[in-house]
Amino acid sequence: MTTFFRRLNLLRQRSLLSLRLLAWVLIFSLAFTFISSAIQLYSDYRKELTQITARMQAVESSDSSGLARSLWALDQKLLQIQLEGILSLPDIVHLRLAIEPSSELVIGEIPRDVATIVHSFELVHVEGDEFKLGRLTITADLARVNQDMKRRVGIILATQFLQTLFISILIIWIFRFFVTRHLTTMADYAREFSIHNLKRPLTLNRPDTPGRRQDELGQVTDAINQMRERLNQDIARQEQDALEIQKFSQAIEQSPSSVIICDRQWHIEFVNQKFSQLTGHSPLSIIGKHPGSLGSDNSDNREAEKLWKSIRLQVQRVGVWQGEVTSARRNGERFWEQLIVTPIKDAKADTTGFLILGEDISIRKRYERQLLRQANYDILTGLPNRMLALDRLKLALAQARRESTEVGVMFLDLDNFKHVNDTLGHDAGDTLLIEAARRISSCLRGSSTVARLGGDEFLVILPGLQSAEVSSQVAERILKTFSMPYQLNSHEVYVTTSIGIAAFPADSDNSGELMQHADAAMYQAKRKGKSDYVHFSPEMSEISHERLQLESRLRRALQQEEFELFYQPIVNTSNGNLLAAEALLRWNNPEIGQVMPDRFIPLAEETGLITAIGEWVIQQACQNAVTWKNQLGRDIGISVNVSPRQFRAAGFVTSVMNALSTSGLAAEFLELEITERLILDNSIETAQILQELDEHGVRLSVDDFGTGYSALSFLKRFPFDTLKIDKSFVQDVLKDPDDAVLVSAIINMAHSMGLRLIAEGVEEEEQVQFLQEAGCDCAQGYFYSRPLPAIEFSQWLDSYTSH
Ligand SMILES: Nc1nc2c(ncn2[C@@H]2O[C@@H]3COP(=O)(O)O[C@H]4[C@@H](O)[C@H](n5cnc6c(=O)[nH]c(N)nc65)O[C@@H]4COP(=O)(O)O[C@H]3[C@H]2O)c(=O)[nH]1
Repeated sequence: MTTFFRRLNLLRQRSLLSLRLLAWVLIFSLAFTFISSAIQLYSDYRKELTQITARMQAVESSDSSGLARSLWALDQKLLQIQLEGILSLPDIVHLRLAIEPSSELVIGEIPRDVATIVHSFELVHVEGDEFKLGRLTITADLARVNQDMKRRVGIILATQFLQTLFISILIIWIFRFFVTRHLTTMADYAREFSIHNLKRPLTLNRPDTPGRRQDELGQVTDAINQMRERLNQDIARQEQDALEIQKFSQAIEQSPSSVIICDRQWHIEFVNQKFSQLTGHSPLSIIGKHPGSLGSDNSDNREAEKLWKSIRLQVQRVGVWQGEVTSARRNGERFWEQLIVTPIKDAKADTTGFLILGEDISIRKRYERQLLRQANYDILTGLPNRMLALDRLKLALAQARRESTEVGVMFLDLDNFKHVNDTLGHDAGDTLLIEAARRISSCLRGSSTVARLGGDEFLVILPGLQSAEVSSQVAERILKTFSMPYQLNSHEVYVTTSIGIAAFPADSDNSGELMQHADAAMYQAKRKGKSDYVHFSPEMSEISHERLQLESRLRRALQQEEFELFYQPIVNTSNGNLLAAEALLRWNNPEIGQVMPDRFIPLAEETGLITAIGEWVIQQACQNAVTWKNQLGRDIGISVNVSPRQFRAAGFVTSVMNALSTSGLAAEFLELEITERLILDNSIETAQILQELDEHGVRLSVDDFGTGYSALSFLKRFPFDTLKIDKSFVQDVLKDPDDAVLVSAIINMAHSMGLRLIAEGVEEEEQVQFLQEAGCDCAQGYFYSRPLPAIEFSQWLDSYTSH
């Protein structure tokens, strides 16, 4: 029962429209029926009344003359009959005959509470004259008419009600079948409609015909489905937009640049992670603040205000502001930042906010400052470099011209710097340069400038001098400070300097020329025997010019194939058998003739040309070794000198390996001669290169042993195969007993370390005998052969091996 009522209630709720409709249809139908029935009934009623009235008028016209005659004749009986005849007419219930002069005859009864119609007329007898005999009043009652009317009303009401009810139910059923049930479906669909079931379209439970598609329900269904489609599209677009927004927001969040987004009033709305990392400000603590107020204390508030005012103006006018500013972190630390400020515009190009992108450029700024410093100052000594020195010299000259004073320009070069650098290593070389710079500076007064021009060259500018004498005094003071020993790597080393002096205006009024002159004078000082100073004189230009010429010729020498290798044999001391040959470089210049290595190798080292030249030497030597192998029918080793700069140049090991593979010479027949000085720098880099060469099977020898500071035990750390005793010891072994003892000791110790020994500069047979007795393995020197060009060496090989 409960279920039934629930269902009924549901039905009532769901059929609310139908019920209301039914009620309204009923009300309207009934009202209409009633009104139309009432009109009809009223019209019938009027018709009935008219009929009654007509009947009474018919009585008047048909019976009035008969009644008048009966009255004239005083025929009461007939009168009675006539009246009863009238009374028998339908609806006539009462007759009243008033007879002249005062009698009355009444027939019938007037019913109470019933509506009546009364009709009366005169009874006149005409016989010549008119005699008025009486008046008949006829009363008809409306009871029958009313009764009839009531019955008809009942019938009409009943039939109309039933008819209306039936039609209403029919209409409602039709309405429900064709409309409301579909509306219910739509309502259910709309109720269940959500973004999760947007895929299901609305379908009505009716045949899908073109006609139906165009009716109102079809149009509403279509509209709902279109709406669903649009929603689907909007949601898809929204999802896409959301994805993109997410992507953009992630990109901003993870951007390597700091990002600030401000509203139109420049109040911070958003900052990304990078900003927080960079400044230490948490997003919450700065939202709503002005970007210019972050981290600026009272002192720089005004500055920040000024800056942000100009940023605002420029962004308004130009649309972007870009610049480098110093910003402050939360802890007050300042840093350099590159800012780009742009407005954020909406689709209508109205500014909705501002975007501030920042990048920490502190490192770049530091680097720029460093570059600026490097551009003007020497990093090692902190002294002005060549560029700044030249500027200062020009200023000093300008000042001297104005004040008619003199300027002294001094060129200084450390006499044995290269040797110290090679023997004690770069670190010691650097310490020496720093100390030398300090010593030179200590000899000068405030207005003077000391600059490092590069390497071990220094320039001193003495402005505002009254006489050239002052330059000499300063030079003497400098030489004196250089007479003190330097403490380098626990070695006490004496390093002197050579000074060249040029003066303005006596020697030149041009800064470049003055420097050249001072340079030339310095070379002269070196020639004089070092640790001295020399004033420039015009003939010195020549010498300096020559050096420059030599350098420019050397630069072209390799390309013009002016180099040639000479070879000197290395033989077994005990049996005189040929073991190897040492390649010695010669430079045959068409203008200046043959140049010996001692003259051009240092220059090639200085200029860096040694790398390319040395590479050529190794290639050439390897190729010749292969030629001799073919000539002799057995392998012959080849020794090649390697200078320190060449050895340390990038790719040296590769170039050696290339020379071997190109020529086809086995690595064990190539021996690289490295000066003892090179390994004394004790650098990891040198050790690594030696190790690599050894791993490739290349033999390594220490050249000129005894000229450096190394102890034999020091060599243990390196993979050397051979030790070459310098010719200065060998040449004196017969004359100087100390040298003889030293050479014997070197031989013994080297043997105990597993090293092979070669004595250089052997010129006499006695020396050979000494070396044989001392147990020296090999010897090399004029005694066997002078260094020979390749062809002659080949001939020498033939003659030497045949006897
Ligand atoms: N007094 C005397 N001298 C003798 C005797 N036997 C050989 N010599 C000379 O002693 C030098 C030996 O070469 P070094 O000590 O490696 O000394 C070489 C070497 O350090 C360097 N050098 C030569 N060729 C090259 C090269 O291709 N590369 C490099 N980096 N340096 C080279 O130039 C230096 C001088 O070479 P050179 O003038 O050819 O001089 C050679 C040679 O001619 C002798 O019995 N008595």
